[in-house]
Amino acid sequence: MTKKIAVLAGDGIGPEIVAEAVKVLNAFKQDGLDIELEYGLIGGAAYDETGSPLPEETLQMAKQADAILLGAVGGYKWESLDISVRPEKGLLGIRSQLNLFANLRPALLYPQLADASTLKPEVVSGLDLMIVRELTGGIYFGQPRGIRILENGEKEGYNTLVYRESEINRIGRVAFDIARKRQSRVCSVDKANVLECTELWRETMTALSKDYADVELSHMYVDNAAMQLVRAPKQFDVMVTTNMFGDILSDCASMLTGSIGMLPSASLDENGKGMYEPIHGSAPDIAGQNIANPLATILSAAMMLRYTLDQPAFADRIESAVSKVLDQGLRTADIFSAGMTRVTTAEMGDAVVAAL
Ligand SMILES: NC(=O)C1=CN([C@@H]2O[C@H](COP(=O)(O)OP(=O)(O)OC[C@H]3O[C@@H](n4cnc5c(N)ncnc54)[C@H](O)[C@@H]3O)[C@@H](O)[C@H]2O)C=CC1
Ligand SMILES: CC(C)CC(=O)C(=O)O
Ligand SMILES: [Mg+2]
Repeated sequence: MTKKIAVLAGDGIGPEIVAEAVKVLNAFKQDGLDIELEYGLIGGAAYDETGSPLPEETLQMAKQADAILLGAVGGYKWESLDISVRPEKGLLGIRSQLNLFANLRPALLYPQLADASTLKPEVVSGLDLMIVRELTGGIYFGQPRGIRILENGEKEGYNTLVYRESEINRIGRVAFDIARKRQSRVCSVDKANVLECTELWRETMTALSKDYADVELSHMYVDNAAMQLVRAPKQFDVMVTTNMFGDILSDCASMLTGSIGMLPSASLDENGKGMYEPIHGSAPDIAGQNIANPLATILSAAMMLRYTLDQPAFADRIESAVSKVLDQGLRTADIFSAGMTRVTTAEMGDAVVAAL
């Protein structure tokens, strides 16, 4: 049966990088991949057109689709808008409305990019870690929130960090289940020394680990985890953490692999339906220049084929093609080094299609 994919390109470099992932998906149609792409608006592009960063039409399209491919949202143009209608709210909205609570962010070093990593080759070679980030709770969603005027006339900004045991358990299970298919090690990252909410996170992960006696559980405070990621990242197999900590740690981990333009992600609900997007944002500083790295988005399409569309052979072909173009020495600006061939966003996409 034809699988419907909602394509939400968004803002900034979003349309440029999504176009390359779409080229790759369309190339598989001749080999029997039965997909139909539908296009919708999200983020600033949607706000400009409809007054909402997540129009009802887009939400319905996403709900009815089998999977969603997203570029990125946001940009300078919308920075002065009220926060309630900013492009980023469209992204948080779709994640929350579709219950996409499990964000998988693999950080994998392609050996061809060892010289692009910020770390020494011996520290980073063979790096393959999985960050499991809780995506629909935590401080990005907690109530109450806002900016209020105190009695003395001073303004006070406030947000709330909230997690229920059930939310911690369900993301914990995702992490433990993934670890079983890897090296059976989970590091839960929190700030349980000062935040009660993450004290509950730690207690709940520890209790859950009784169901996973074959998986080793360790705990680490987030400040140490950030340091350990850049000191000795290969000590980690699976890291599981809250929405905000996972957001920050995954950007940090991306540079170990050479560039934030290399890291894909899957955001899954309880039934495996998912939205697939690069971990980076809309990169307004390089938008419209045809220089952004499309590989994170192309690799997100591979994750979609593997996790939601149950087409692992096509996913393997994308991942091998990415490796092949790197073997050929093709590099976008962010991963360029001496002796390599510099290519544009579109040239990189074309090269991946040719290598499929
Ligand atoms: N998932 C999403 O849609 C996200 C949206 N954002 C939004 O994106 C906008 C820009 O945010 P920033 O903090 O600048 O983060 P960013 O991730 O967009 O960019 C950070 C830096 O990385 C570079 N970069 C990002 N992706 C790249 C790629 N594919 N190829 C080459 N270089 C790349 C950018 O040029 C920039 O120098 C903001 O409006 C922010 O809210 C930020 C993160 C995620
Ligand atoms: C709107 C932000 C929470 C997006 C982001 O930075 C991310 O999901 O990585
Ligand atoms: Mg982020």
